[in-house]
Amino acid sequence: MMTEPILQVKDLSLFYGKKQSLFDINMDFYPGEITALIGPSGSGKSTLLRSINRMNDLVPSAKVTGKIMYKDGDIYSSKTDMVELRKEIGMVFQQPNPFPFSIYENVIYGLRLKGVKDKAILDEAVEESLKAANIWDEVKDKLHSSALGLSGGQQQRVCIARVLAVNPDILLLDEPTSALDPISAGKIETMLLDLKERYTILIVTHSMQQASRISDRTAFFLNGELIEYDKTKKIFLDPKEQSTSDYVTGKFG
Ligand SMILES: Nc1ncnc2c1ncn2[C@@H]1O[C@H](COP(=O)(O)OP(=O)(O)OP(=O)(O)O)[C@@H](O)[C@H]1O
Repeated sequence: MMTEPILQVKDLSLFYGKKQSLFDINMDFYPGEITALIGPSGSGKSTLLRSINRMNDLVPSAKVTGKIMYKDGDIYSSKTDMVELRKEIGMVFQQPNPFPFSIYENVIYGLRLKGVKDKAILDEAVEESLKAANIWDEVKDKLHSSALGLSGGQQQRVCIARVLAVNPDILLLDEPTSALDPISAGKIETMLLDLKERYTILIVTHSMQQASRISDRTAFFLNGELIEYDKTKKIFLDPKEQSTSDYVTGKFG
């Protein structure tokens, strides 16, 4: 049986003022898979990612045409509950952005916003989310210390735990390891591979090694167009387009 896509981008174009940054993108994303978005700087990868949880709404000049179907509805419909959407579609950025609170308070931030007060529920969410983010053992004895005292790699995993604590369906990761050392990056890659059964994961990366190590599908973008989107093996070993081949083999970037 074919798996149904969880998210469908249909004829999506995006303009920042007069400048068009995405051209008629069509893509399906599947549950239980990691999709890597690759392409040179300025090709539109982050713009697409930020369209999926409507982060671009924060840019006054941004205008979107087309649809993003999720759970039988268009994310761009006026009926979309933005708080709910951003809970179901969580986002992690390049620079870790913990709040200046304890590790514990960072992880339960979203649950507090939802009004959860029961300490047993909060304690359990903290332990589960930090375990899922592959950082529990490193922080379990200092949950009430400031998250700002952690290393960059640890902060990033706490930020991922913060997203996981509200139980999203989809994780959007915008170059989550590019500011980290290779060991920290490796821990995040291991974590993503462990998480993918339960989530749909989209990751923007400049690392071809990372895309080929962890993703099931890869999408190659150039100048705001989706040039090729296929199983990762196909993109790296036998791409259809010459520009894909040139990019993945490092001829330009
Ligand atoms: N807030 C914005 N206002 C105006 N133009 C923008 C804005 N954000 C992005 N752009 C433009 O949209 C195009 C696509 O940018 P985007 O950041 O999506 O590319 P990218 O592939 O993610 O690049 P990088 O790998 O450098 O992050 C670029 O030309 C960029 O200058």
